[in-house]
Amino acid sequence: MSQNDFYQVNEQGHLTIGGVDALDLAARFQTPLVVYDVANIRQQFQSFKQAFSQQKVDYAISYASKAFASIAIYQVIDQLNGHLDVVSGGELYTALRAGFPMSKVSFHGNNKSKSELLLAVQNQVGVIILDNFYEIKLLAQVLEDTHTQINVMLRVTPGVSAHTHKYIQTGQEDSKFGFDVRCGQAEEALQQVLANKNMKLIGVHAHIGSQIMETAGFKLEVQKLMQMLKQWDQKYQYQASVLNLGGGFGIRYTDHDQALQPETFVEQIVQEVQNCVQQYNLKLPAIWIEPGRSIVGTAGYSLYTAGSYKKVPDLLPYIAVDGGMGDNIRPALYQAEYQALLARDPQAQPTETVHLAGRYCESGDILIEKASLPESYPGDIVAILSTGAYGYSMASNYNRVPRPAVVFAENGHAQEVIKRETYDDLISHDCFYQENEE
Ligand SMILES: Cc1ncc(COP(=O)(O)O)c(C=O)c1O
Ligand SMILES: N[C@@H](CCCC[NH3+])C(=O)O
Repeated sequence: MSQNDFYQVNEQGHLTIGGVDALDLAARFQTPLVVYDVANIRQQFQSFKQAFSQQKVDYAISYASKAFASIAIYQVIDQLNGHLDVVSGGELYTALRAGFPMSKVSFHGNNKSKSELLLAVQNQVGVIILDNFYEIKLLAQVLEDTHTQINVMLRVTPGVSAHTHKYIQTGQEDSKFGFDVRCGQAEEALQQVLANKNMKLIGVHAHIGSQIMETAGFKLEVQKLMQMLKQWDQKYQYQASVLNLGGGFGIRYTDHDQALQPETFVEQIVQEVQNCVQQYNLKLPAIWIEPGRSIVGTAGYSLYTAGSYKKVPDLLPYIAVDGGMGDNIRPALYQAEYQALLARDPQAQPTETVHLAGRYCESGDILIEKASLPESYPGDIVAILSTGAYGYSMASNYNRVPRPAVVFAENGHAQEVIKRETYDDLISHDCFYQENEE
């Protein structure tokens, strides 16, 4: 087997994923298909872990499961002794059904409902990350009604703008998430939580954005949070046990991306926290991070079958595949860029530039504009790399197209972990309309 650092190839020259030939995967499970190389997931997670262990600090790595949520991935994260970040009753329920230890679950969200909070409280999740004043009231009510106590953190917006697409920036002041620090809302939230005997404030949280390719934003985030904590120490004698810095660590989607290693992010973040702790004379908190994309992104591959080919003189041809924006909305939503190859010969030299189009009734459903591909034919299996994060998890049934199956491949074995939807699944929640006759 030969490999470059982006994908692996077997003796037949075919793409392999987790040691399984991608052509066999496509034949066995049909396309469109999402395949994860599970060893890659484990390796990414371990890299973060090792980096923290080397720094000799107390830490937790909480997988942000919005990137890809399923029972199987929750099992893998549990095997790796990870924590889990969930953002909805649905993700929380999936974690429960996966048998994930609730004490390691962080519950996020900018508009958690009372019933979601109740589910979290009844199952004693590790921490609820409070996002707004309305939620403080709701949770206070739930805790009072159930005579329960729970750990909380405050999510704050420290006023840091990450250099990334504006739809995936979150740490700036003008954001729907969290308590603003500068205008005093974070401090007001602190007072409310400290006054509530049922809430145990274990620390603070911030998340500055996603797909971040440099460390400067994280360092600034640390500085701003630690300045805030210094004031809270002086004014309220409050010291945080946990500093949760969120996720956002960028990955490589194409050969043009220069992604930093997990070690680099971790080293620089820990260093900055240690500097601030010394400067402000605070105790060193445990450092938590919430990587999502960087755990599952590069491990994921989307396999499609090429179909129609359209060529107008003087314009680039369109090659359409059997999936598209329904299983990967990111190109349409964020102009996200990806790289494609032919599974039968990933190393073949590209000979043409084409638009790789999806099958959905939307002109914007182009998976890759100006993709460089070798000559291809209908029936060829096209693989798009690095689709493991925010692909399947953001999938829809637009045009009533069933969502693809998801397969985990590891050590030469492949196993379906989410079944392909059927047409019957699609109509399973439909009801016939009973017209009322006056
Ligand atoms: C609070 C929070 N934590 C973690 C993440 C995960 O981000 P990423 O997948 O970029 O690591 C997100 C999403 O951006 C988030 O909103
Ligand atoms: N869905 C986004 C990331 C959102 C992160 C959630 N806070 C993406 O695909 O890049």
